[in-house]
Amino acid sequence: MRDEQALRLEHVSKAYGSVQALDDVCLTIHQGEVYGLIGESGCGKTTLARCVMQLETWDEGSIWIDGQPCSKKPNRTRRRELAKKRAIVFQEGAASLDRKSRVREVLQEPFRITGRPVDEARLKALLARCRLDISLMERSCATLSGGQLQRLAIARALALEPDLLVADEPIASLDVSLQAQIVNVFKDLQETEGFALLLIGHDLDMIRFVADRVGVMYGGRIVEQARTEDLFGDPRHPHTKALIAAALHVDEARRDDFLFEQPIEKDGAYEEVSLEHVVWKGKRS
Ligand SMILES: Nc1ncnc2c1ncn2[C@@H]1O[C@H](COP(=O)(O)OP(=O)(O)OP(=O)(O)O)[C@@H](O)[C@H]1O
Repeated sequence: MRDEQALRLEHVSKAYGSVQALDDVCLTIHQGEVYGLIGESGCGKTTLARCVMQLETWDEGSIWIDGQPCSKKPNRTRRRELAKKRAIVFQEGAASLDRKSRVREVLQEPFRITGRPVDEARLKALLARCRLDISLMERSCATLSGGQLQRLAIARALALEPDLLVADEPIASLDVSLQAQIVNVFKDLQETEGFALLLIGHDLDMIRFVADRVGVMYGGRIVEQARTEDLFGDPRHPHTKALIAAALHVDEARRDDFLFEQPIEKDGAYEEVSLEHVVWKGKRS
């Protein structure tokens, strides 16, 4: 039976030398829920995604996928089992595809890795759902555009009908014209397939459009989380306000509306944070 929690992190910490990339992170994503994770560059979002995918070990705390505990060092059998339950799409999804492969081979790969028989009907349906023409099935990846490759990366991730999809900045590397297309593909697929989605992004418009709940990371911690409409409508934490302010491109006169009603607490001390500290990679001029 499926656990009602697709993903649970309890007090997860991870350091790279003196850098505390994750600091006591607690997070639950329910089945079928879209959880948006936002935060400035370097706050730990990708590290969190990599720990959830067990591409990285963590120092302390526990992670559960679909109610089952994840070991920090899973054996091969366990990796295979978990590969059926969760999948990831990276920012450079296109870069993770072998350009010499045919589209069919890319889509079959997850079946090969997990030892499942290939579901041809699923492959065709996925291509269509990702708005890729069925005629592309026999084409070499080298002949596809960036947007088509990113949609193929999404199709590959969903080939095994995972319960949990982690998408780490899935639109950041694309032209603005393609970003909306890909976001719509995500939203359609999530609504019809019902997988839980951990969606990491700098683009607050995308997160606001797709996510049910949003978490804000700062310095390796989740400093605020709330339902999407509440977080954007009534942000509480100064850092959330700073992020939203940066996204709104507020002018000097309006910055006071958003920032520094209270200083941010970190390591027991209070720290001033200004808009200049917010690195906004997804900014569109
Ligand atoms: N392999 C690594 N070795 C050393 N430090 C690392 C490593 N990976 C990440 N870090 C550091 O850990 C912190 C968190 O990095 P992470 O990539 O998780 O942030 P992020 O929020 O995903 O950033 P971005 O939005 O720029 O992708 C950063 O200070 C980063 O420099």
